[in-house]
Amino acid sequence: MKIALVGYGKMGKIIGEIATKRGHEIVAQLNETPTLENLNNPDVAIEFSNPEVAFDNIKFCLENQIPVICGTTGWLDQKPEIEKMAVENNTAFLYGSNFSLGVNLFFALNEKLADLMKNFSEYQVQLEEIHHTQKKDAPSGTAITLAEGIINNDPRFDAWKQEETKDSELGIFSVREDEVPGTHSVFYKSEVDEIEIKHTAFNRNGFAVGAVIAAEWIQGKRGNFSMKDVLFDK
Ligand SMILES: NC(=O)C1=CN([C@@H]2O[C@H](COP(=O)(O)OP(=O)(O)OC[C@H]3O[C@@H](n4cnc5c(N)ncnc54)[C@H](OP(=O)(O)O)[C@@H]3O)[C@@H](O)[C@H]2O)C=CC1
Ligand SMILES: O=C(O)C1=N[C@H](C(=O)O)C[C@H](O)C1
Repeated sequence: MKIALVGYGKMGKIIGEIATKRGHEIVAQLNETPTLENLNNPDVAIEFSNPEVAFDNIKFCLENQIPVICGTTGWLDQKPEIEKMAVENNTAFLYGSNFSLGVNLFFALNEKLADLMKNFSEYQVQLEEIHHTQKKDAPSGTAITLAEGIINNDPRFDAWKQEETKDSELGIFSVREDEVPGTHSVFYKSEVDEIEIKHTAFNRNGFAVGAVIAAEWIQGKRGNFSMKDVLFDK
């Protein structure tokens, strides 16, 4: 498979190494706006750039019928527009706030726990995410997915908010520390005890492997997808 890496920073470089080891050809390594010339006719584009440029990069690829795997976080208010473009252009789009297998299992666990806890109002729920100091967006995309998993399963909540919260809002606390690749926790705290579920990434390899597996999976597909489709819909 011919892969264009749109965004060749910390993630793009690791994805390139893993894709090459799995027998794929890297035809572009871009830290600039994609064009037909610099994309070099790929089968798929893997987009890990930054929140300011992701929308335009994805739009260009989809308009040229290049399927896109996107891991860039912090631009999601524009996702419905992108999903419409994927359908209109008869191509494929897959967004994952986190591509690691461990976090996708953690998402499923979080949803089941939220469903279990919904009738126990003595427990206050909070989320925390810890990332490296170079991260541009807060809260993390993964924390937003976790919050959505709770909101969809516990009728006490209708929105998430950073830090201070009102009753029906779920609080997300963001911490920035040195070189932390990504740590996410969900806390249920009562007067007498606390339940905590936590995922800790030791490095970025899990994210990168998941993105390459998603790129392999999306070949020949049309429409909009998520990692749930890749990992759990056999
Ligand atoms: N979904 C997931 O599993 C994961 C998602 N992420 C997300 O992926 C994104 C990238 O993370 P990371 O690799 O750590 O960030 P980096 O800052 O290391 O890399 C981003 C790269 O994008 C480049 N860039 C700048 N402008 C453009 C443009 N117009 N088109 C293409 N590339 C451009 C930057 O180049 P330059 O430095 O020259 O500006 C930089 O090399 C973030 O949003 C992060 O949150 C990260 C890890 C996992
Ligand atoms: O910026 C990062 O590094 C990461 N971003 C993603 C996010 O915002 O959730 C995924 C991972 O936690 C690393």
